[in-house]
Amino acid sequence: MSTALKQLSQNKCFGGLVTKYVHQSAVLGCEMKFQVFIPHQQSSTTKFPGLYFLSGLTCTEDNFIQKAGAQRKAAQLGIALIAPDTSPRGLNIKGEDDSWDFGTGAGFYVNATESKWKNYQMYSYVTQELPKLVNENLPIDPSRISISGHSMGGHGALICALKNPTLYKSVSAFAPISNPTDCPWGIKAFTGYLGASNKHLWEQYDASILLGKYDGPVLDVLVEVGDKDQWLEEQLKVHKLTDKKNEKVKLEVRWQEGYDHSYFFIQSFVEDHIAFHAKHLQ
Ligand SMILES: N[C@@H](CCC(=O)N[C@@H](CSC=O)C(=O)NCC(=O)O)C(=O)O
Repeated sequence: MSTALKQLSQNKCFGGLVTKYVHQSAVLGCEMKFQVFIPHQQSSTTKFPGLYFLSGLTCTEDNFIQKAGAQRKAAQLGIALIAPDTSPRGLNIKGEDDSWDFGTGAGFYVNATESKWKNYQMYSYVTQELPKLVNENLPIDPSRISISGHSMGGHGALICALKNPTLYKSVSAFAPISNPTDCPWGIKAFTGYLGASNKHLWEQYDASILLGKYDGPVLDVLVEVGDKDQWLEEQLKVHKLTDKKNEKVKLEVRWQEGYDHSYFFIQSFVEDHIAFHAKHLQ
């Protein structure tokens, strides 16, 4: 392992290892932490397929790895998990900690163009800088990568896959923000990071718009939503995905009766998502 990565903690889990790392991000201009689960390695040359998981508003690198319960199935199916943080931190930008849905913990997986937020380059971080670092230092096969996420991170996972047709083998999302150009969370974030008037750029980060235009190899997309999700109508607008028809996108939306937006919902279905990605990664 290069000196670029510093290990902060390590715990054995289902025969494998959960490790938290910190590194200096050139793209974001600050230190960033991420969590990785590596299943039990039979030999030092074994490389695992990797599933990136992008978390939602207010989350850090810890929420998914500590609360989703994904490691048991990942260990069983031999899949590595990589969970990044959700924004740059500690940059001392005026107002960065003023609200929970913008700034710290709310990077929205876009590359900001507004000068005040120029360090907020989470799209480049999760699609380029972090995978390069992971591939160079950890036993992960760069040719077998998939992506998933929750809420803001569900939006992130969908746009990363739809904008990079050959990078990921499959994509899934829990309760994704599906049409950020037309919901309060998305409008606030895109106005702040991309500028109020730059609607053409906003569209390049909107999953429902990208889904309609996607023209890469056939992409399998699994979306999980609870019908008691408190953010469903105002923020998520999942129907905007199903409204779009594109023969290149095989979209399955599973509606789950009685489930809300929480990690209890994610826990309940995360094993199905790991199995879905395993099918595409083997
Ligand atoms: N602080 C907010 C609630 C924030 C919240 O619900 N965050 C979700 C993601 S929402 C969309 O991106 C989350 O994953 N929280 C972390 C967790 O561990 O549950 C409020 O007060 O309403």
